[in-house]
Amino acid sequence: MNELIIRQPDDWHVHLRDGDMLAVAAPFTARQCARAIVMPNLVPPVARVDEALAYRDRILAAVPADTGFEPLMTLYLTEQTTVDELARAAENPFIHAVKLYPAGATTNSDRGVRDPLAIDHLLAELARSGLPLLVHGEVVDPKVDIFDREARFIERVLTPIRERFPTLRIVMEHITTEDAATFVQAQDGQVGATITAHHLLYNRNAMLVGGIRPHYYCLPVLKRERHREALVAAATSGDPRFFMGTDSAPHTQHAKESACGCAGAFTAYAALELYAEAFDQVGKLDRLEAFTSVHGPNFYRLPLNEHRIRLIRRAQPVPEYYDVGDAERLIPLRAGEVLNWQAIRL
Ligand SMILES: NC(=O)N[C@@H](CC(=O)O)C(=O)O
Ligand SMILES: [Zn+2]
Ligand SMILES: [Zn+2]
Repeated sequence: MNELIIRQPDDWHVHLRDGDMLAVAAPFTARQCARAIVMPNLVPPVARVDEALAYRDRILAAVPADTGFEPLMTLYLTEQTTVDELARAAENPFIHAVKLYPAGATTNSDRGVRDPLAIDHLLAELARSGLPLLVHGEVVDPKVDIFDREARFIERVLTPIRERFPTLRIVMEHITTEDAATFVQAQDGQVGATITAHHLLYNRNAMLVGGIRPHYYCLPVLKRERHREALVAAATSGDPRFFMGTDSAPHTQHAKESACGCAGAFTAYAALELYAEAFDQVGKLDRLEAFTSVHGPNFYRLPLNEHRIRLIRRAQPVPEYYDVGDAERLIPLRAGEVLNWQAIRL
């Protein structure tokens, strides 16, 4: 297959940032995606409804108006979050989910929750309202190896939360292991999961063989090949619990190429091209549209998009960088290499 036309996708997990970076990153997402679940891990975090609405306005001002792009806002759960605020969020048409970051688990998570098993009053409110809980699913216990943090989170945190709140709707974000794929497959329709393009395309060798490659460093960290294969099998299976979420997470070149580099890969410039490549590698392009454009809206109870995108098998070079403001650069994943597909909005 050298060409296909699919419904326009949505990105169910993206970091658009703020300020100069927002101006660079948001138009890429808006060009390909009709909607996106926008992560709230700004500094300070987007923790209240009024903050989310103000951020939404900044996003709309940063994207070309003719894209019709719709940012779907989320709130960052902190230890100060109140039940009342979550009830207000559930009633607000612009807020679509609440994000749980275990404190210290990832970029800008220090205002997150230290003990996710100690916020039952908040989870009970989400279960009541039906507002989905999105989770960064890694434990932060220093004794747990970084490659095992997702698997331990499922046992120690997610399983007890599921038992306590069986009607709570949960999205396990950016899953990276066979353990997570198997867990999600065993749940009912209350649980979904996003999978990034980079976790479908790469294992940890891409980050560590022949030199340390900081642009492949993200959290949860890339795993061994067995896990990548399990993610590809889940994404291409047609199972409605799995959907597209790029976790495109732009940082400046300085922040990435450093003695202590930030976690996050910038993929939004070619999200669909990268997913198409991953599905094509296993001969499953016929399953791409369901994953990118159908399962997510169904989980979030939103209508399917009506615009279409044409994907053509055509080599295109990836820029070395994008300018951010006057003095900084953003290095895309695969900078200076080639994409095998091209996406054109119809
Ligand atoms: N995925 C990442 O490696 N980084 C994300 C945070 C996150 O999604 O965990 C970021 O905000 O940079
Ligand atoms: Zn995360
Ligand atoms: Zn993320």
